[in-house]
Amino acid sequence: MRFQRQTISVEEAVKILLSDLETPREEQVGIYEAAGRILARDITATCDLPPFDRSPLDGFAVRAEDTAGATVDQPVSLEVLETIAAGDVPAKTLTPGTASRIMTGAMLPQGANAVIMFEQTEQPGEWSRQVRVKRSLIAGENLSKQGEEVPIGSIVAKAGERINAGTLAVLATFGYAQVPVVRKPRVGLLSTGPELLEINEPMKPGKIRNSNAIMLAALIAEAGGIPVPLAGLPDELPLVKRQLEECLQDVDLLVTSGGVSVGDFDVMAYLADEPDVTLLFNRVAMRPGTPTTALIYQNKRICALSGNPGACFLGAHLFLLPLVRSLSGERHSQAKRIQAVLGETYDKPCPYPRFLRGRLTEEAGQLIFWPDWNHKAGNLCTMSMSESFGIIPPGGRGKQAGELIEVLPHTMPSWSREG
Ligand SMILES: Nc1nc2c(c(=O)[nH]1)N[C@H]1C(S)=C(S)[C@@H](COP(=O)(O)OP(=O)(O)OC[C@H]3O[C@@H](n4cnc5c(N)ncnc54)[C@H](O)[C@@H]3O)O[C@H]1N2
Ligand code: MOO
Ligand SMILES: [Mg+2]
Repeated sequence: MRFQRQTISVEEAVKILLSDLETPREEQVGIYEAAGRILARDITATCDLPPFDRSPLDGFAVRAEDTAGATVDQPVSLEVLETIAAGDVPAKTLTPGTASRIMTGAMLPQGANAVIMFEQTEQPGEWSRQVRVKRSLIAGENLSKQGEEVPIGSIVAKAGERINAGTLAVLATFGYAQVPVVRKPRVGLLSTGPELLEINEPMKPGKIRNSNAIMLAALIAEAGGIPVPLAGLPDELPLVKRQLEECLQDVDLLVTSGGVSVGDFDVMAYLADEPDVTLLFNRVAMRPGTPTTALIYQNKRICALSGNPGACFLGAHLFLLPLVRSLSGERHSQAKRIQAVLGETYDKPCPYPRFLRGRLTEEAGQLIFWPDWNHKAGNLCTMSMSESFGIIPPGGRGKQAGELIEVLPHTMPSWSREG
């Protein structure tokens, strides 16, 4: 199977990888630790919102019928019963001819059915018990009614949503000091290849430093997983299997980089031939990263990405991150493709869709995709500038500048901010 591989599309590969996943487990965290986590359950309103009829203005709570005929020239005089601050419970019930001074957010007194703002009234003196209303009101004017925003029992946030600042405000409003979230998946991280040096090691002939591991760890954490760095794999298959068995016990999913092609030491490719390993796929119609592989071993998924840094980066976005997001309980795990105009011609033919790293700009309402100057699979320095993948369709002669292409944004575009 190492040499005879069946090629499947990116879409098919993602579907296979994400099918029949275990239901994510739930845990409770304090609300101050909940930002960015995924809600494990629907959240319901534990009270009406607003919880009581209240004033949206600083002014006077009145009975609308008492203000009939009031104008600037002929104001209606009402007796002021009390002052109600936000947080107070009103002591007096309005009777005909009376009003209460009321502040924004304060509970409406019994008998009131409208509020008039200070600017539309006058008081003969600062401490006067009289107010002159200069406009007539209709019943219900300027009131926030109990439950008008959300009645008790309504669903206010859904399972599978990522908790953002707005969600936290909702949770706080309804008293959720503890929040039910999905347990973060632990993602084991393994690099293959005896050429790899640690980041702090000096360069040696024939060797390179491991750049994929830290890049993958950052992406895993961003997608809501816990990266668990593991020791590199040995060369011999029985030893590899024994090490994997140990590693897999402690993680929900394993990602490896390198060793998926047809080289003599491409150990992940050999693994696919083992009888107790289920091969999900080992050749995807895409460039870079054609030999990207996925396996199931010991009931756990192994996402075996290509070692080439660019292919590893792309494979992580296309396969690993949707998997991590799904295991994190996120409902929408895949990035959405959008359309943009290609900024400069790319005319290299390719039998498979080619994913170019690059950026989107916006000019006069039109999105334009600009490929990075260097996006070969083995090149890594322009990865830091990549915010989107522009997809050049297979066959033909690539695409000319000005033609529409599909784009897969993966990072907040820098043009969306100014200053
Ligand atoms: N005869 C063929 N050879 C190759 C084919 C092919 O179809 N036939 N495919 C090529 C393609 S396409 C790719 S992509 C690579 C895939 O290689 P592997 O996934 O097996 O990865 P390695 O061989 O381990 O390494 C490839 C490359 O990347 C460097 N590397 C590996 N790990 C890291 C790391 N953690 N950090 C930074 N760089 C890393 C490694 O040194 C190699 O240069 O196979 C082609 N060959
Ligand atoms: O599939 Mo490979 O195109 O060199 O990354
Ligand atoms: Mg290889």
